[in-house]
Amino acid sequence: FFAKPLPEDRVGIQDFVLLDAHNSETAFLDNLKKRFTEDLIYTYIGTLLISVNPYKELDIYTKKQMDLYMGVNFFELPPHIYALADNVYHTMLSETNNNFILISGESGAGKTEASKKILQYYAVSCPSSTLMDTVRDRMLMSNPVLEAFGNAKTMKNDNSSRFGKYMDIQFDCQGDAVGGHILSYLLEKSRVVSLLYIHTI
Ligand SMILES: Nc1ncnc2c1ncn2[C@@H]1O[C@H](COP(=O)(O)OP(=O)(O)OP(=O)(O)O)[C@@H](O)[C@H]1O
Repeated sequence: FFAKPLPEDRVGIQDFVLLDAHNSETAFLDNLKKRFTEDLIYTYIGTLLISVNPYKELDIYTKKQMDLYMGVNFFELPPHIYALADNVYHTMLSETNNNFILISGESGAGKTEASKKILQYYAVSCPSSTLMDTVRDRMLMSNPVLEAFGNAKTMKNDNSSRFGKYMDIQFDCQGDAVGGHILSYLLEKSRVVSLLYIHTI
């Protein structure tokens, strides 16, 4: 007699809070691996989102997916960067308070791509006005220029940011975007690349 495997056996658990062996690193990694094998790159730890770089295009960033996550309770749908972006936006509006998303990870982990997905989500989901369109276009379209000057190919990432970016989007009380900033910071020496200077006699 073989019991029919539960879907969880195949796709893992979508929130680490629900993992039985919650203090086992092996169980943690095993769960991530199971999900990654099924192209499920996002997993929650409560309200924290873990993302594993798929290094391939996944069909999860479509307009249809964005519509699906708009205004939906955080835990109602499978983990997604859109759920996080949406939740932060609505928390900001309901609490009338500043909110932030901190993206952290090693080089090549997918931080820059994640920040772009968030901006794209806001560009589609936030109320639209001419001003909003201008803010959205400037935030999104300045990226290639910043990357042209500020990114370089490294051993770990073909398009590695050589500086950190602090982005803020300002919303009015209706939730319309009215402005934004992109500031560079964390220009650490370890992030600067230069050609090796070879001494010749
Ligand atoms: N969600 C994703 N879907 C598909 N490919 C991705 C995704 N995230 C990252 N990648 C791929 O991985 C590459 C590296 O990602 P990214 O530049 O975002 O890393 P990073 O964490 O910002 O690295 P660094 O700290 O070196 O700047 C991208 O150029 C892209 O090819």
